[in-house]
Amino acid sequence: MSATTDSQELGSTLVTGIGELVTCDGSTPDGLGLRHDAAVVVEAGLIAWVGPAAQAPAADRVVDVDGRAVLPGFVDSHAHLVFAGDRGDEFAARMAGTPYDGGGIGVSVAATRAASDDQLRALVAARVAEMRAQGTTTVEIKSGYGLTVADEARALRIAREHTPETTFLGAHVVPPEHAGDRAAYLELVTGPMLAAAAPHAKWVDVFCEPHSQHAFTEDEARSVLVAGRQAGLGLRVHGNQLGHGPGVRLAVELGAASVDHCTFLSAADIEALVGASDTTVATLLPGVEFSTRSPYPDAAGLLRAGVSIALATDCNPGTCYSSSMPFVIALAVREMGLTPGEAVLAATVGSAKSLRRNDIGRIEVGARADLTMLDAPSHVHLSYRAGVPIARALDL
Ligand SMILES: N=CN[C@@H](CCC(=O)O)C(=O)O
Ligand SMILES: [Zn+2]
Repeated sequence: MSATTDSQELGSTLVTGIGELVTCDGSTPDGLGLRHDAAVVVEAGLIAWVGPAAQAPAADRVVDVDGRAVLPGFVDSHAHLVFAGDRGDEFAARMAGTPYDGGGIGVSVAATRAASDDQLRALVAARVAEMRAQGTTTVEIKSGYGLTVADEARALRIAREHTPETTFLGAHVVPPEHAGDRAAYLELVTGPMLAAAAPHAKWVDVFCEPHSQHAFTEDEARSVLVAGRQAGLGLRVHGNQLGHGPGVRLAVELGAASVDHCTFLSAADIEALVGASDTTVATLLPGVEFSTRSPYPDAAGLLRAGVSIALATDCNPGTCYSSSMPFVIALAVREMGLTPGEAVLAATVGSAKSLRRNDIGRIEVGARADLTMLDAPSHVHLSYRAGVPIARALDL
């Protein structure tokens, strides 16, 4: 979703006048690698130089950001953007006390199947643009509202137009036409649907949730993940969202790159995540707790224990129709105990780790030139000025 094509024709660009450069390069004990009065040179879509503005080399073009803060573009590592229809009524009912159980996913599946390719393509493009306008430069996009061979492949083809981080989520829920025969649906998902999806996907994901009759049990989820791995896909898991359950355990057992939600964690889950911190990231989605009125997980406690964490939006029509990483960062600070700096790290380098990427989420020589600028002097303002649109991706 980066806009670097034009810049590659422009030669080098010097971004200077940076009041606070948040490199997230690990060069300071807090990991933030803050630099003041800094400059960055960008060339051919990559970061070519980072240092004090006074020592910056000459470049073909100069962009002076006038004392603003510059960060790595946000990495939104969990989003369901390929859908049609609206579930505002479901949200309103939830705020009046109706609990979330995943049943509304079927409403989005019906609307998505009914949409034309052009309609779906336009909806996804608008959501990606909305993200970029709020500072996100990499997004992971899942299928999961098609749930037929053709509709899942279509969703992934459209997602691929925006990102290499595409995820096959045929095991989102059992669709209505298979309600009486879960085994047949699982055969479809792990057979022909996976075969049609795999050429367009980097990842496979599953909604492993014993507290929803629509989602998948531990054994069912394992069969989906193992089949995905055999097809060459990396593993991601929706786990521990609606209550305690096997999602985290399964993700760690199979070496998944990420287990997402982690709203309800036992001591054993945390221990497993600590042991797997090089491999499996706990991706926290506080917009979901906000939109489902659920308890927030203790992100600060997870960090202290030694768990690798990430933050993402989970932008979707059911549990969080927000595309805003700044909103997520503000929630993580206010409700989950992270410092403003820890939240920025989780939304950049932490999310990049959950996608097994080291070329994004940090500002250092050789990384992608994905920069986000704040209309503010410091990253603290992302949570301090919650709800104010201060972040935007830089078009260099
Ligand atoms: N939990 C499963 N999937 C989505 C919600 C999908 C929906 O309700 O449409 C999530 O991550 O929360
Ligand atoms: Zn999700």
